[in-house]
Amino acid sequence: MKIAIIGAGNLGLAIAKGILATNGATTMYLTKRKTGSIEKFEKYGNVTVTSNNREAVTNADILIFAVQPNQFVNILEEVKDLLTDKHVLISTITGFSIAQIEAIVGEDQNIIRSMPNTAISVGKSMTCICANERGKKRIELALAIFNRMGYSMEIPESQMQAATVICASGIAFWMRMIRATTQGAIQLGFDAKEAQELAMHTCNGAAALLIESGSHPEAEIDRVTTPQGCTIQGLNEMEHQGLSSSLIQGIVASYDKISRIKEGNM
Ligand SMILES: NC(=O)C1=CN([C@@H]2O[C@H](COP(=O)(O)OP(=O)(O)OC[C@H]3O[C@@H](n4cnc5c(N)ncnc54)[C@H](OP(=O)(O)O)[C@@H]3O)[C@@H](O)[C@H]2O)C=CC1
Ligand SMILES: O=C(O)[C@@H]1CCC=N1
Repeated sequence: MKIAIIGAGNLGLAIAKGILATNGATTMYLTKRKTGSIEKFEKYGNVTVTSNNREAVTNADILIFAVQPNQFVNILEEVKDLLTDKHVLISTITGFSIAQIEAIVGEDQNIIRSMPNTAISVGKSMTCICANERGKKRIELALAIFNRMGYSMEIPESQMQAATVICASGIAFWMRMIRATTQGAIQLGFDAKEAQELAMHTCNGAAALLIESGSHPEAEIDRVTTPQGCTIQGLNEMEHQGLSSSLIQGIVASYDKISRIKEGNM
């Protein structure tokens, strides 16, 4: 596959690393205006780093756009005359609808919206995807690309905003929980490095238990909570302090913020 990543910033580079680690591209173009920080990627023989978006679009089939929302319109205007049926446009731009993309490049383009997260760089992204009418015949291709770098799911476009919060912002939410657990472990006597190892591997194990067993979180909690034991004591105290409630409220606040950004009412 010939892939161009237009906007090789935080997310674009995470995607590039994930694709390179799985040998997912025959050639790859990485673009940004100031290329100095990413020139090292040319050490991979099949990668070209450039600030020329038109060159990247001409030489690639799969175009992954990972720029900030306010940069996206100008870039689509800059390259739209180069687009052909070979191109699949994959937008990761938060809050930018398929209809808005079609309004610039036309409905006759293969357009896919995708919401990965930065764990894509280590092959562990939860990525949600939807497509326009024309792009639906390419959705299997997009799912295959993102399945190489984690787990992907096709969803209706109406759920993309919620998926942004749960999957993309979710990385930050889970990081903070791992960090808080680490701080607790330090207070209980572990040094900082050991404490983080305990926290992150326990988190990894909890997720793997659910993924591999298919069980419900409360069923797994029941297996850990000895009657009158320390786990239920700690868990109930966390709930008295509002653990579940604060997480749910944070998720809804994040969702509402995207709505305000979309309305231009920051
Ligand atoms: N970060 C995340 O975890 C996630 C982000 N997203 C979405 O992905 C998008 C990118 O986010 P993020 O990676 O954090 O943002 P960054 O600001 O890190 O990356 C954007 C990149 O675009 C480049 N850029 C700007 N203008 C152009 C241009 N004209 N041509 C080519 N490249 C350009 C910038 O480099 P330069 O200034 O040198 O041109 C920069 O490296 C956003 O829309 C965000 O909502 C979605 C899911 C997760
Ligand atoms: O924080 C943000 O707005 C972007 C979208 C999801 C992740 N980063």
